[in-house]
Amino acid sequence: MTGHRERAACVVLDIEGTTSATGYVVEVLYPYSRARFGALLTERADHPEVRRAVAAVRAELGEPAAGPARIEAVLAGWLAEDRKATPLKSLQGLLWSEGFARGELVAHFYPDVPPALRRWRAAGLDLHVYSSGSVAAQRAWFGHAAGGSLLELVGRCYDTENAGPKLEADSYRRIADDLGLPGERILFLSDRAGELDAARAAGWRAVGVRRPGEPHYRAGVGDHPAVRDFSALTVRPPAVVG
Ligand SMILES: CSCCC(=O)C(=O)COP(=O)(O)O
Ligand SMILES: [Mg+2]
Repeated sequence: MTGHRERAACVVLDIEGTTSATGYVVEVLYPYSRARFGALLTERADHPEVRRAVAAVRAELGEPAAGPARIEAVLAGWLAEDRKATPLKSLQGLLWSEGFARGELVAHFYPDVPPALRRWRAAGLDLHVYSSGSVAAQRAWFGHAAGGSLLELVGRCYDTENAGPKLEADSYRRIADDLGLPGERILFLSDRAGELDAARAAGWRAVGVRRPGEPHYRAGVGDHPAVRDFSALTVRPPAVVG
Protein backbone atom coordinates (compact mmCIF):
# COMPACT_ATOMS: atom_id res chain seq x y z
CA MET A 1 0.00 0.00 0.00
CA THR A 2 1.60 3.25 -1.15
CA GLY A 3 0.08 6.64 -1.88
CA HIS A 4 -3.01 6.70 -4.08
CA ARG A 5 -4.57 9.45 -6.21
CA GLU A 6 -8.21 9.90 -7.17
CA ARG A 7 -10.31 12.50 -8.94
CA ALA A 8 -13.86 13.01 -7.66
CA ALA A 9 -16.38 15.75 -6.99
CA CYS A 10 -17.10 14.46 -3.52
CA VAL A 11 -15.96 11.95 -0.95
CA VAL A 12 -18.44 9.80 0.96
CA LEU A 13 -17.04 8.59 4.26
CA ASP A 14 -17.71 5.46 6.25
CA ILE A 15 -17.11 6.04 9.97
CA GLU A 16 -16.31 2.88 11.95
CA GLY A 17 -12.92 1.49 10.88
CA THR A 18 -12.42 4.32 8.35
CA THR A 19 -12.47 7.74 10.02
CA SER A 20 -12.60 6.32 13.53
CA ALA A 21 -11.62 3.35 15.65
CA THR A 22 -14.04 0.43 15.82
CA GLY A 23 -12.69 -0.22 19.32
CA TYR A 24 -14.00 3.12 20.54
CA VAL A 25 -17.46 2.49 19.08
CA VAL A 26 -17.69 -1.02 20.52
CA GLU A 27 -16.07 -0.33 23.89
CA VAL A 28 -17.47 3.12 24.66
CA LEU A 29 -20.58 3.85 22.58
CA TYR A 30 -22.16 0.39 22.66
CA PRO A 31 -22.03 -0.04 26.48
CA TYR A 32 -23.28 3.55 26.86
CA SER A 33 -26.42 2.70 24.88
CA ARG A 34 -26.82 -0.77 26.38
CA ALA A 35 -26.95 0.70 29.91
CA ARG A 36 -29.70 3.16 28.91
CA PHE A 37 -32.10 1.13 26.75
CA GLY A 38 -34.21 0.00 29.74
CA ALA A 39 -34.90 3.52 31.03
CA LEU A 40 -35.44 4.82 27.49
CA LEU A 41 -38.06 2.16 26.74
CA THR A 42 -39.95 2.57 30.01
CA GLU A 43 -39.59 6.24 30.94
CA ARG A 44 -39.71 7.77 27.46
CA ALA A 45 -42.00 5.37 25.66
CA ASP A 46 -43.96 8.31 24.17
CA HIS A 47 -40.93 9.92 22.52
CA PRO A 48 -41.70 9.78 18.75
CA GLU A 49 -38.33 8.17 17.94
CA VAL A 50 -38.84 5.53 20.62
CA ARG A 51 -42.38 4.75 19.44
CA ARG A 52 -41.17 4.39 15.86
CA ALA A 53 -38.27 2.12 16.78
CA VAL A 54 -40.38 -0.04 19.10
CA ALA A 55 -42.99 -0.46 16.35
CA ALA A 56 -40.22 -1.50 13.93
CA VAL A 57 -38.79 -4.05 16.40
CA ARG A 58 -42.25 -5.48 17.06
CA ALA A 59 -42.91 -5.74 13.32
CA GLU A 60 -39.57 -7.46 12.73
CA LEU A 61 -40.25 -9.93 15.54
CA GLY A 62 -43.87 -10.46 14.48
CA GLU A 63 -44.79 -9.75 18.12
CA PRO A 64 -47.17 -6.75 18.16
CA ALA A 65 -47.53 -6.91 21.95
CA ALA A 66 -43.82 -7.21 22.84
CA GLY A 67 -43.25 -5.20 26.03
CA PRO A 68 -40.25 -3.09 27.12
CA ALA A 69 -38.37 -6.00 28.74
CA ARG A 70 -38.67 -8.12 25.60
CA ILE A 71 -37.65 -5.21 23.34
CA GLU A 72 -34.68 -4.42 25.58
CA ALA A 73 -33.53 -8.06 25.44
CA VAL A 74 -33.81 -8.08 21.63
CA LEU A 75 -31.83 -4.82 21.34
CA ALA A 76 -29.16 -6.24 23.65
CA GLY A 77 -28.95 -9.35 21.47
CA TRP A 78 -28.62 -7.31 18.28
CA LEU A 79 -25.97 -5.17 19.96
CA ALA A 80 -23.99 -8.25 21.03
CA GLU A 81 -23.96 -9.58 17.48
CA ASP A 82 -23.30 -6.05 16.12
CA ARG A 83 -26.34 -6.24 13.89
CA LYS A 84 -26.78 -2.99 11.99
CA ALA A 85 -30.56 -3.00 12.51
CA THR A 86 -32.19 0.37 11.79
CA PRO A 87 -34.36 0.56 14.97
CA LEU A 88 -31.34 -0.31 17.13
CA LYS A 89 -29.30 2.38 15.39
CA SER A 90 -32.10 4.96 15.78
CA LEU A 91 -32.31 4.41 19.53
CA GLN A 92 -28.54 4.41 19.90
CA GLY A 93 -28.42 7.68 17.91
CA LEU A 94 -30.93 9.26 20.27
CA LEU A 95 -29.00 8.22 23.38
CA TRP A 96 -25.57 9.05 21.96
CA SER A 97 -26.64 12.52 20.72
CA GLU A 98 -27.77 13.31 24.25
CA GLY A 99 -24.55 11.89 25.68
CA PHE A 100 -22.43 14.03 23.35
CA ALA A 101 -24.52 17.14 24.11
CA ARG A 102 -24.02 16.55 27.85
CA GLY A 103 -20.26 16.11 27.44
CA GLU A 104 -20.36 12.46 28.55
CA LEU A 105 -19.08 11.26 25.18
CA VAL A 106 -16.33 12.59 22.91
CA ALA A 107 -15.88 11.27 19.37
CA HIS A 108 -12.71 9.55 18.22
CA PHE A 109 -11.11 10.34 14.86
CA TYR A 110 -7.77 8.97 13.69
CA PRO A 111 -5.20 11.82 13.69
CA ASP A 112 -4.80 11.76 9.89
CA VAL A 113 -8.53 12.38 9.36
CA PRO A 114 -9.19 16.04 10.35
CA PRO A 115 -6.27 17.44 8.28
CA ALA A 116 -7.27 15.34 5.27
CA LEU A 117 -10.90 16.46 5.48
CA ARG A 118 -9.75 20.09 5.63
CA ARG A 119 -7.37 19.54 2.71
CA TRP A 120 -10.07 17.96 0.55
CA ARG A 121 -12.56 20.72 1.39
CA ALA A 122 -9.93 23.35 0.53
CA ALA A 123 -9.41 21.59 -2.82
CA GLY A 124 -13.11 22.12 -3.57
CA LEU A 125 -14.50 18.69 -2.73
CA ASP A 126 -17.76 18.10 -0.94
CA LEU A 127 -17.69 15.61 1.94
CA HIS A 128 -20.62 13.42 2.93
CA VAL A 129 -21.10 10.52 5.35
CA TYR A 130 -22.65 7.10 4.86
CA SER A 131 -22.66 4.96 7.99
CA SER A 132 -24.82 2.34 9.65
CA GLY A 133 -24.94 4.74 12.59
CA SER A 134 -28.07 6.92 12.35
CA VAL A 135 -27.94 10.43 10.90
CA ALA A 136 -28.41 11.83 14.43
CA ALA A 137 -25.44 9.76 15.64
CA GLN A 138 -23.30 10.85 12.69
CA ARG A 139 -23.98 14.55 13.23
CA ALA A 140 -23.29 14.26 16.96
CA TRP A 141 -20.12 12.29 16.20
CA PHE A 142 -18.66 14.87 13.78
CA GLY A 143 -19.87 17.69 16.02
CA HIS A 144 -18.02 16.41 19.08
CA ALA A 145 -14.59 15.37 17.85
CA ALA A 146 -11.90 15.48 20.55
CA GLY A 147 -10.03 18.28 18.74
CA GLY A 148 -13.17 20.38 18.05
CA SER A 149 -16.19 20.08 15.79
CA LEU A 150 -15.72 18.75 12.26
CA LEU A 151 -19.39 19.10 11.43
CA GLU A 152 -18.90 22.23 9.32
CA LEU A 153 -16.82 20.12 6.91
CA VAL A 154 -19.62 17.65 6.29
CA GLY A 155 -22.50 18.06 3.85
CA ARG A 156 -25.11 15.32 3.73
CA CYS A 157 -25.47 12.31 6.01
CA TYR A 158 -26.84 8.94 4.91
CA ASP A 159 -27.77 5.93 7.00
CA THR A 160 -29.59 2.62 6.62
CA GLU A 161 -32.93 4.42 6.93
CA ASN A 162 -32.60 7.15 4.29
CA ALA A 163 -30.28 5.23 1.92
CA GLY A 164 -30.59 1.54 2.76
CA PRO A 165 -28.19 -1.26 3.76
CA LYS A 166 -24.53 -0.63 3.06
CA LEU A 167 -24.00 -3.96 1.30
CA GLU A 168 -26.58 -3.23 -1.42
CA ALA A 169 -25.71 -1.36 -4.63
CA ASP A 170 -29.17 0.24 -4.72
CA SER A 171 -28.33 2.18 -1.56
CA TYR A 172 -25.41 3.82 -3.37
CA ARG A 173 -27.61 4.54 -6.41
CA ARG A 174 -30.10 6.26 -4.07
CA ILE A 175 -27.33 8.43 -2.61
CA ALA A 176 -26.00 9.33 -6.08
CA ASP A 177 -29.53 10.35 -7.11
CA ASP A 178 -29.86 12.49 -4.00
CA LEU A 179 -26.49 14.14 -4.66
CA GLY A 180 -27.37 14.63 -8.33
CA LEU A 181 -24.04 13.14 -9.39
CA PRO A 182 -23.03 10.26 -11.64
CA GLY A 183 -21.34 7.46 -9.72
CA GLU A 184 -17.94 8.03 -11.31
CA ARG A 185 -17.73 11.46 -9.63
CA ILE A 186 -18.29 10.02 -6.15
CA LEU A 187 -15.48 8.44 -4.13
CA PHE A 188 -16.41 6.08 -1.29
CA LEU A 189 -13.95 5.25 1.48
CA SER A 190 -14.58 2.21 3.66
CA ASP A 191 -12.80 -0.53 5.60
CA ARG A 192 -15.12 -3.29 4.33
CA ALA A 193 -14.76 -5.07 0.99
CA GLY A 194 -18.51 -5.78 0.76
CA GLU A 195 -19.37 -2.09 1.03
CA LEU A 196 -16.73 -1.15 -1.54
CA ASP A 197 -18.08 -3.86 -3.87
CA ALA A 198 -21.62 -2.48 -3.53
CA ALA A 199 -20.44 1.07 -4.20
CA ARG A 200 -18.48 -0.03 -7.27
CA ALA A 201 -21.48 -1.99 -8.55
CA ALA A 202 -23.37 1.31 -8.50
CA GLY A 203 -20.62 2.90 -10.62
CA TRP A 204 -18.84 4.73 -7.78
CA ARG A 205 -15.12 5.03 -7.24
CA ALA A 206 -14.13 3.05 -4.17
CA VAL A 207 -10.95 3.00 -2.10
CA GLY A 208 -10.33 0.74 0.86
CA VAL A 209 -8.92 2.09 4.10
CA ARG A 210 -6.83 -0.60 5.81
CA ARG A 211 -5.76 0.55 9.22
CA PRO A 212 -3.59 -1.97 11.09
CA GLY A 213 -5.39 -3.12 14.21
CA GLU A 214 -8.90 -2.61 12.81
CA PRO A 215 -11.10 -5.76 12.78
CA HIS A 216 -11.37 -5.88 8.96
CA TYR A 217 -7.66 -5.23 8.38
CA ARG A 218 -6.77 -8.91 7.93
CA ALA A 219 -9.72 -9.61 5.63
CA GLY A 220 -8.45 -6.89 3.28
CA VAL A 221 -10.52 -4.95 0.77
CA GLY A 222 -10.59 -7.39 -2.14
CA ASP A 223 -9.32 -5.98 -5.43
CA HIS A 224 -10.00 -2.35 -4.52
CA PRO A 225 -7.13 0.13 -4.27
CA ALA A 226 -6.24 0.63 -0.62
CA VAL A 227 -4.52 3.16 1.60
CA ARG A 228 -3.26 2.76 5.13
CA ASP A 229 -4.68 6.11 6.23
CA PHE A 230 -6.04 9.34 4.77
CA SER A 231 -2.59 10.96 4.53
CA ALA A 232 -1.78 8.48 1.74
CA LEU A 233 -4.77 9.55 -0.35
CA THR A 234 -4.77 12.56 -2.67
CA VAL A 235 -8.18 13.54 -4.01
CA ARG A 236 -8.72 16.36 -6.46
CA PRO A 237 -11.82 17.57 -8.32
CA PRO A 238 -12.36 16.13 -11.82
CA ALA A 239 -10.47 17.92 -14.59
CA VAL A 240 -12.59 20.49 -16.45
CA VAL A 241 -13.06 19.36 -20.06
CA GLY A 242 -13.10 21.86 -22.93
C1 LIG B 1 -21.16 7.55 15.15
S1 LIG B 1 -21.86 6.40 14.19
C2 LIG B 1 -21.80 5.06 15.30
C3 LIG B 1 -21.15 3.91 14.80
C4 LIG B 1 -22.10 2.80 14.55
O1 LIG B 1 -22.99 2.56 15.31
C5 LIG B 1 -21.93 2.02 13.37
O2 LIG B 1 -22.65 1.04 13.19
C6 LIG B 1 -20.91 2.44 12.38
O3 LIG B 1 -20.86 1.61 11.28
P1 LIG B 1 -20.14 2.06 9.92
O4 LIG B 1 -21.16 1.85 8.87
O5 LIG B 1 -19.71 3.49 10.06
O6 LIG B 1 -18.96 1.15 9.73
MG1 LIG C 1 -16.88 0.74 8.55
